[in-house]
Amino acid sequence: MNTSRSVLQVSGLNVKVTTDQGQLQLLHDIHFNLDEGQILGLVGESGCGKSMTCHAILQLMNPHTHVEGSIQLGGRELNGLDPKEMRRIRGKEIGFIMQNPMNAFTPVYSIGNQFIETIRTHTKLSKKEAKELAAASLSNVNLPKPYEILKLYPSQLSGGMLQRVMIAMCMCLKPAVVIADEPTTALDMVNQLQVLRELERLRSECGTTILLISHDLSVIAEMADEVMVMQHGQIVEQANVFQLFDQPEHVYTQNLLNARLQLQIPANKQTVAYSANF
Ligand SMILES: Nc1ncnc2c1ncn2[C@@H]1O[C@H](COP(=O)(O)OP(=O)(O)OP(=O)(O)O)[C@@H](O)[C@H]1O
Repeated sequence: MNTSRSVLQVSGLNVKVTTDQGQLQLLHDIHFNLDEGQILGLVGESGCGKSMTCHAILQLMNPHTHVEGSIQLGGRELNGLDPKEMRRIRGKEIGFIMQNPMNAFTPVYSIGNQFIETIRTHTKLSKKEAKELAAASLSNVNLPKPYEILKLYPSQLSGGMLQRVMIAMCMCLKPAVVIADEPTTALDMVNQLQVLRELERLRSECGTTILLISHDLSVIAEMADEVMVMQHGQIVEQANVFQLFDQPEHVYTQNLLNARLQLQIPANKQTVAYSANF
C-alpha cells in the first residue's frame, strides 16, 4: 500500500513572458508531484527553465511574466495568492536556497540582524532565543564562531560562507518543502558534502520534501529518489533515479548521461567517472 502523502502538486504550469519581440513561452505544461520526505531532482542544460520553475512555485516572477496552471501546497493554491500571504509561506512553509547567495541578503544589515528577523517573522521566539537558534543553525552547517559571524555584514563573508548562512536560515525554520537551486555550486568538496548531509538530515529527521536542482549528476544520483529531465522548458522524462540512470528512455537524457566524461588517470590507469557540468 502506498502511504506517501502529497505535499506539493504542480499541474499544467505554463510561464509566458512579454518581451519587445512579443510573447515568449518559457515553460510548457509542467506537471509533477512531491510527496512528503521525497527528494526530486531536476536536471537539464543551462537556460532550459529550471530556475524559472522554482520562481513560479515561489511566485517570484517579474511583472511581465504570466503564470498559468496550478501550484498546490498542502491543498492550497499558490498561483495568484495574495502577495502578503505568499510572503508568509516563503521561508516558513517553502524554504529556498538559491544559486547566488549575494542576492539573498541586504548589504546594509548584519547577518545576525537578517537571520534573527527572519526567525522572528515566522516564529514567536524572543530575540535572545532567535539568536541562539541562529547560532546553533550556523554551527550545524559547519560555520565556526557563529556568534562572531552574526555580527558581520554580507560583504565580509565569502560566497561559500554566505551560501551556508542561507542554508542555515532555510533549515532552521524546518519548512515542509525546500527548493534548492544549485545549493552546492559555490562550495568546495568538504562543504558540498556537509550541505548535502544537512539536506539529507532535514529530510530524514523532519520529513522535509526537497526539489533539488543540480548540474552535478553525481549529486542527483546520490540524493534524489526521482529525477525530472527538462529541455527547452518541457519535462521530457521523469523516472525513479535507478531507472533513469540505468535505462534512460529519452534521447536527450541519454545524451546528458553520455556527456559525463571518462577521465583516464595515466599513473595507475584507473578510470574515474566524472560528471561534467552541462
Ligand atoms: N524575464 C525574462 N525575460 C525573458 N526571458 C527570460 C526571463 N527570465 C528568464 N528568461 C529565459 O528563460 C529561460 C530559462 O531560464 P532559467 O534561468 O530558468 O534557466 P536554468 O535552466 O535555471 O539555467 P541555469 O542552469 O543556467 O541556471 C532562459 O532562456 C532565460 O534566458
